Amino acid sequence: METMAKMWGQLGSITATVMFFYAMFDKFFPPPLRVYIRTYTKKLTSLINPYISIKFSEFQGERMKRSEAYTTIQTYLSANSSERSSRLKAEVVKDSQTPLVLSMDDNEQITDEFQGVKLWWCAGQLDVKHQSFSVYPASDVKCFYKLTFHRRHRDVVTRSYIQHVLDEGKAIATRNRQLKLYTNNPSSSWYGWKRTKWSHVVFEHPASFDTLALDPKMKEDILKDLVKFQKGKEYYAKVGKAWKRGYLLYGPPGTGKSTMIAAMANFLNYDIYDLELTAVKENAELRKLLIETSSKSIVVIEDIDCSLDLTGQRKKKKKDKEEGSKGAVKKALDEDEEVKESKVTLSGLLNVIDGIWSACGGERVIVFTTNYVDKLDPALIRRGRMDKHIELSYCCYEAFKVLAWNYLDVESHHLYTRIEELFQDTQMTPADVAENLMPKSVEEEAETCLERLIEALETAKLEAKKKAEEEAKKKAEEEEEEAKKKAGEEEAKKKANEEETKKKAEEGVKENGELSEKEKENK
Ligand SMILES: Nc1ncnc2c1ncn2[C@@H]1O[C@H](COP(=O)(O)OP(=O)(O)OP(=O)(O)O)[C@@H](O)[C@H]1O
Ligand SMILES: [Mg+2]
Repeated sequence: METMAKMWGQLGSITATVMFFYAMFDKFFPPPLRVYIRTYTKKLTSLINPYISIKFSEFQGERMKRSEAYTTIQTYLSANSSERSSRLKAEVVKDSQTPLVLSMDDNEQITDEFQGVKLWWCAGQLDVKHQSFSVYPASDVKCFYKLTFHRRHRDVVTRSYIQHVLDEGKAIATRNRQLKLYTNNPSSSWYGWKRTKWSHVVFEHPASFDTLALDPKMKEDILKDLVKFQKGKEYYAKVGKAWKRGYLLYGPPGTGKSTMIAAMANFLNYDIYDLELTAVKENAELRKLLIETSSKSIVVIEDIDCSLDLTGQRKKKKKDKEEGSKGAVKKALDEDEEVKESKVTLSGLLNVIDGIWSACGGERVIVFTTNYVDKLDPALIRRGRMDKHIELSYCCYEAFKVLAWNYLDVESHHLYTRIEELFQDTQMTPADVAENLMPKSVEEEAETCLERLIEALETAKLEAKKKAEEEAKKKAEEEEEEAKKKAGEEEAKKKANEEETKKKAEEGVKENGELSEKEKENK
């Protein structure tokens, strides 16, 4: 079959030569006759050649833009050809996990199969001579891929196969790409030569759901939710909902909110857009920033309570400023000035979220984090905006076991029983547990680290007990004070009442005396 395809390929080249020959004859034949000859030549060759070819060129359009289809096909063929092809070429591909990507060499051919249909891909090059000057520099060599198949499979190829190649190619590119962490630039640097709203670095956080210390049930629930979202394109389309999902992560500092965002990005293979709201001057800027985020991304707003004037945090800053030293005052003043400049409002943020949710392409996750969930405006975190609320709290025994495995490679130990007991009534954040478990030198044994943790847990337990006792004592004192105050008030009230009654009684006696005097006079 391959030989046949080659044969027909050669026949195609002969046909091209014949066509060229006829073109030369353009000079000798009058136009009506030329059209007639060309039409019948094409019909004749297609009668003989049962194979159809489709060419995908590397560059397209007047500006010679690199064709997206060509790049996607290249990715698809790279994944499928490196094992099957004997002649390969290596290329450095930007933003790919593997710096060297192997693809089929020029004039090399590979066979592909789809729904029982056999197809041939061939890579080729064309030398192009530029006769005119262009402002868009273009290479003299134009690469292309040629797809050949039997004409009886035309429908399968044009309706399904090409789409399959493009989808697969995109999926492979997504799997292989390097994740990026974006941060928003202040609007003063949006214009001019650089013109970027977001700056990025390669995202290489090692966090994963395996290393995240969480209650196993909770972890499973979150993973299921993420998978459902990622595979939910059809579902979201069916229910008429934009393909977006909002998560609210809340809990005390050091409980793994930021770590979970990194784990989410690695799990979903999404880029992260870390949105610093205090650097955004107004709602319109916020909208522009969010519109520029790509799909397959997580937009993160950390410490949402401190980013907006929702909770009085700004007032706190002002207070700090008043209390601080001279240098600190200047810094706080500057900061305050910046915050004052930001006119992003809650309603603006809500509008942008809802607008962006429904207006631009899907597959976006938005994550808010906060230490104080109670302080947030219910409008901001209602379901539909923040679909899933995840509480990250103090470390439990199950979470400790994950951390011990991560940090010490220990699955079980005789000290675990004591640690389990301590975790039942002691609160310690995973960050503190991790810090205690981390060996302080290369020689330090796992047992020493576990003992350090036990000591820290016991201290924390004692401190918590002491604190609880102090609070109870304080509360009792306050209650006693209150009771005394109440008793004093009641005593004073009672006294006042008694005096009132006495006064009234005296006035009554006096009135009676006056009355009897008058009666006497009348008589
Ligand atoms: N659940 C966890 N699993 C694994 N490591 C954790 C977890 N929680 C905290 N850590 C460790 O503690 C460090 C601090 O955690 P992280 O920054 O995620 O906390 P956070 O909740 O975002 O805190 P903050 O509210 O102050 O931003 C991390 O570098 C990580 O190593
Ligand atoms: Mg954090």
